[in-house]
Amino acid sequence: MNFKFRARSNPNPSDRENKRTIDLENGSEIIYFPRFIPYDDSCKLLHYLDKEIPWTRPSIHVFGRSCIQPRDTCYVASERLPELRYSGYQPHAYSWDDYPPLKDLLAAVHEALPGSSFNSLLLNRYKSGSDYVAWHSDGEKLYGPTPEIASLSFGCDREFFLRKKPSKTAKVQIPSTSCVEEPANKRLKRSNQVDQHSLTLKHGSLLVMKGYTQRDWVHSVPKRAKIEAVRINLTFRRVL
Ligand SMILES: O=C(O)CCC(=O)C(=O)O
Ligand SMILES: [Fe+2]
Repeated sequence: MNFKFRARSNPNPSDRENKRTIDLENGSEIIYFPRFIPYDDSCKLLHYLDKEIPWTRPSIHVFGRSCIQPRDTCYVASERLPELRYSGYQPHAYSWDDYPPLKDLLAAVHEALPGSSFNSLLLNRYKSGSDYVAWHSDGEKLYGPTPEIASLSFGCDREFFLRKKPSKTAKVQIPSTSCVEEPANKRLKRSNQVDQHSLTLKHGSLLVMKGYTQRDWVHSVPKRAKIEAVRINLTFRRVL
């Protein structure tokens, strides 16, 4: 694809500053920039990513069961990093050089988050509201104890839920990435207000999870029966 466009973050300072910080306490925090990438650039990126990324829908294993991951995925990483493996699946690592707009996005995210230095990117494509990501945390050892994860969204709005992990004594196991759909709404209603948060992730938005968010919280993007449109999400991570 002849793609001359250069991805860039929003040049309008008031849009960049219009961010929301949620202190999840005990060293966990999320930051949400609703208009991180300008609207027209976000539309071009959505089209580019939809057409050019080599999407796959792999089989994964959770609690001894094999199932098809309920969304498309792709992985891009710098050379010679330890390999990512989750739920029994080891994705092939594509090169940043093959996808110049992803390099531009990486630079834009680095500029917005001083001190960050991401070297890998997990991409997700939700073809419609039947695709989802179940409750999980991204606490793989190769990201270290306090990974910063920067998540860009393009396409239709989807809800993002966060829920505090049960205390260790509760002995409830939550997989790193699950294919078992849980009734996210019901779970949220039962738990304490401060132990749950929800955000609508918008076209061109950036969400950052920091500190102990992966250790102490789980997150999900639940199914939405009425949604027919595509959403693409990019999560930048640092493999140590
Ligand atoms: O699609 C999203 O917003 C979340 C994706 C996610 O949690 C992940 O890739 O680990
Ligand atoms: Fe995640």
